[in-house]
Amino acid sequence: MLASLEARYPGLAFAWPRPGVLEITFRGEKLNAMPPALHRGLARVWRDLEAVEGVRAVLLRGEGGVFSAGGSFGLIEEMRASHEALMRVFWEARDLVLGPLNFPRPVVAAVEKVAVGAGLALALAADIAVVGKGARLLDGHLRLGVAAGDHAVLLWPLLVGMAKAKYHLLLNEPLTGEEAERLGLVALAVEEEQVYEKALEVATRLAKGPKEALSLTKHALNNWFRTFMPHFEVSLALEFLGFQGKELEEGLRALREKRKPQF
Ligand SMILES: C/C=C/C(=O)SCCNC(=O)CCNC(=O)[C@H](O)C(C)(C)COP(=O)(O)OP(=O)(O)OC[C@H]1O[C@@H](n2cnc3c(N)ncnc32)[C@H](O)[C@@H]1OP(=O)(O)O
Repeated sequence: MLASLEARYPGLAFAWPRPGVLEITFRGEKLNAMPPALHRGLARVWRDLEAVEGVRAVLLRGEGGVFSAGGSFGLIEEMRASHEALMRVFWEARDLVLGPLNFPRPVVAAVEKVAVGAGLALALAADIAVVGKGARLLDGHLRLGVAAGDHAVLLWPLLVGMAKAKYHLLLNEPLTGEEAERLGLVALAVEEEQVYEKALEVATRLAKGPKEALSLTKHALNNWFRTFMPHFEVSLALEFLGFQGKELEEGLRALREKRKPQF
């Protein structure tokens, strides 16, 4: 079963590090940025996981301890090239957040170093994120010249309050893992070299918990997010308008040239 999932989803590897804990390791480009096939896989895999026997918790990690710098430059170029691609990635971006949120078993993310853009969306959509104290967490969209949409407008105000959400999103201000824990954006920040062990410990505890009661508790807690779902989809649409806009051209060029954008 896992081998067929690996064949179906390039860039994803599956393992059972403990009974009941399904580990998904994803491998992308530099800083684990997500090329189109990986972005699609991380959005779609959740439906197939429901058919895998014995999953009691999912542990999600990026290869090499880097979680992810978000959508790859190639993915963004693809979105710029046609409305068809833009719409396809729009639905993927929605499922990248809703997949882990709606998955019936608890999901734990292990973020050692970097979570930006869609990478941060994925980490925050997990039920429990364990991050390195020095990890760099950044929404990142405004630097690119598009609106901070996807997960951020749904999750940040609920997790850290509107004032801090506006400060970090409007100024595109990064957070360390330690700051993110203090603000309540993530559950746990530990030393970088302890992130995986801690995340595995949390996932193992969850896998030993009462399966049905945990699932119902997750469902009930996520009703909070579901209340805000219309905002999420509208914000995602506003973000995606920018992927074919003028400001993105400068944002993308500046990123590639490693300089500050001049908007
Ligand atoms: C639907 C999708 C939505 C989205 O996810 S939109 C958001 C897309 N992601 C971004 O905008 C993030 C872009 N990257 C960054 O802002 C920075 O990077 C970081 C803050 C993540 C890290 O900064 P630093 O430590 O200074 O590293 P570095 O020199 O900028 O990057 C190291 C290497 O990684 C490559 N890289 C970084 N991000 C991406 C990416 N998103 N796609 C492809 N490659 C990427 C660079 O080019 C470079 O490569 P080389 O070593 O060859 O110079």
